[in-house]
Amino acid sequence: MLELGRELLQWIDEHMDAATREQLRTNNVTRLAETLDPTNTMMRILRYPPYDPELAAPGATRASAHEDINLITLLPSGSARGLELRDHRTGEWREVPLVPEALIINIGDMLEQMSNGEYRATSHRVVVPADEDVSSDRMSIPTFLHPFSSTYLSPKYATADAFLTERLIELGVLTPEQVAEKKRQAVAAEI
Ligand SMILES: O=C(O)CCC(=O)C(=O)O
Ligand SMILES: [Fe+2]
Repeated sequence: MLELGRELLQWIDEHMDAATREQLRTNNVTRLAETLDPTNTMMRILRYPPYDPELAAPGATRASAHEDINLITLLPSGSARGLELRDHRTGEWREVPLVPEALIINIGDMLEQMSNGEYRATSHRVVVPADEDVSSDRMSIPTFLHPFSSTYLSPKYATADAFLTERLIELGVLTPEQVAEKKRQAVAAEI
């Protein structure tokens, strides 16, 4: 997955808007693929449990609408239908066809930042399709490719870490107090 991720990032790099690439170069990003950090990158094994048919109806949400907070996500087809993407031109939700052994590539927020909006982050969600039984489960195994924490993203975000921290506070995963405490500890460790 890492090798494939590197190749895709290299491809994106080669086809990126020239001015954006230049901006990345002047901020020490010589190649997009070189920003890929294997220790920050994670593969997740997800199981969406069956719903109780008394409590949920077809159409029920399994993962609400979001964008991934990373460069790109490599998402092999799940074990069942249900993944949907939002068409950013019309706002419409579209089902991703379930093709066995296919690989879906989602663009994440960090690539949107690094490409100056040329690559838009993919809004996606997981539902129980309207014509399917809620009492079956669903598995999927995404790999989230992340850059090194110190990677420059954009004029607004000097580092990937600054961007991630802001998103995690927004999501309520971290409090501003926890972030301040982490910074204090990092400074103390340097002394
Ligand atoms: O289960 C899926 O197909 C998508 C999972 C997902 O979007 C995520 O974990 O961020
Ligand atoms: Fe996602």
